[in-house]
Amino acid sequence: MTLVSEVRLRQILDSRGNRTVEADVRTESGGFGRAAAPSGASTGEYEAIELDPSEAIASAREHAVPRLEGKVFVGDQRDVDRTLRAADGTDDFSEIGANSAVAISMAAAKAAADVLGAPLYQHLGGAFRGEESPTPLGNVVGGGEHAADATAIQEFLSVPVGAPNVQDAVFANAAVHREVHDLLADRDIAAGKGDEGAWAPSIDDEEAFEIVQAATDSVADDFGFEIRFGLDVAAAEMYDEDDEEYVYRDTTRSTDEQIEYVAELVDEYDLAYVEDPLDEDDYEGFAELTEKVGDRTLVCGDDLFVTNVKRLETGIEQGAANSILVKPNQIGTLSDAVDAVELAVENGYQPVISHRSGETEDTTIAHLAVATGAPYIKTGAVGGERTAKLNELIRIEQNVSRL
Ligand SMILES: C=C(OP(=O)(O)O)C(=O)O
Ligand SMILES: [Mg+2]
Repeated sequence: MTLVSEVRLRQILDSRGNRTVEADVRTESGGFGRAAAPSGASTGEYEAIELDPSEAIASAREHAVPRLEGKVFVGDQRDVDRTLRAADGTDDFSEIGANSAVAISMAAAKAAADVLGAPLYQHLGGAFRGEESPTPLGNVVGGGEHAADATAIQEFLSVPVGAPNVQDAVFANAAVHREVHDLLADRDIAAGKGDEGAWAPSIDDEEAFEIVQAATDSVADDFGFEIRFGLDVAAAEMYDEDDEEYVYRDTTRSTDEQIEYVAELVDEYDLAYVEDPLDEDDYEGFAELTEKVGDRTLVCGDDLFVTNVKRLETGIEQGAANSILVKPNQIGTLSDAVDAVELAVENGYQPVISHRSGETEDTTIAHLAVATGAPYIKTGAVGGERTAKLNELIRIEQNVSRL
């Protein structure tokens, strides 16, 4: 094993044009890893804290870097991450910033993989990982916090459940994205793109359902395998706490009505996946919906769980959801993210590894998904910062199958 010899931090741009933290980690034996923090727009209230990048960098340089350089073995990821937590000294990384923490954590993992001469997924997951690729969930239409004047539901996601391999799945999602554009054009609906590259037309959710259904059906016919679709409702963003109702474009729904509405959508559109259908504090509502439809769709907690094992434990006790979204920057380190995946799997919850709406070219989550054997990854359908991860999955698949 080799010690961390140097940690360098800098500000770079993310896909929204905002500044974010990038970390370089070098080892005494000459290993090198580089990683950058992503950033959310529809962030959960209970996420680890992202600081202004310049503050995060200054604080990490003062508190974390001296504890790592010359002191921690780079291949001991748990020790790297424990050291980051100890240097921070808070529960939510509010001292050094989850953006500094996650960039260093991921860069250290890459440096360790470099030292080993192994791909990152193998360093993180072990010699026997790589046979299974995750199914990509591709965002094709969206609004909410990711685009102004578009759908109320944040994400309509293509789910190529029948794809024989990850390459066909990735190509199918891109084809659905293209088909959605053509169907919008047929209706004379102009559409720009939201933060994740999904089309962001000024239409109501009902019309979006029609279009996405038609697009997935048509591409499924062309590709010859089943493509379903799913949603990230991001309901915490539409929940009005004072009036205790969910606010859509032209209507509002009480919690009971919201549960009924989402359950009806699951059956009407045979949805494969529903993320954050209820507010981030509503474990009970999640449990009720899971009871109703959890046998036929994934009910996934993103803002509900925020990749936090304590919140996931509460969910497991109450039967809330049957799936968890895993975003390393929501919790701050790779070790914490892997803990969340393992607890989920032990309890029959399906982990979905995920990007953020603000991304970089970093591909760590593609490797994390393969390393943990996660059945799904959510990382967009098009756009350079999204295809960076999707293309990496294609390369990993080819590497493993020696095509
Ligand atoms: C990826 C998402 O968006 P953000 O990064 O804005 O939280 C999400 O809500 O799942
Ligand atoms: Mg979400």
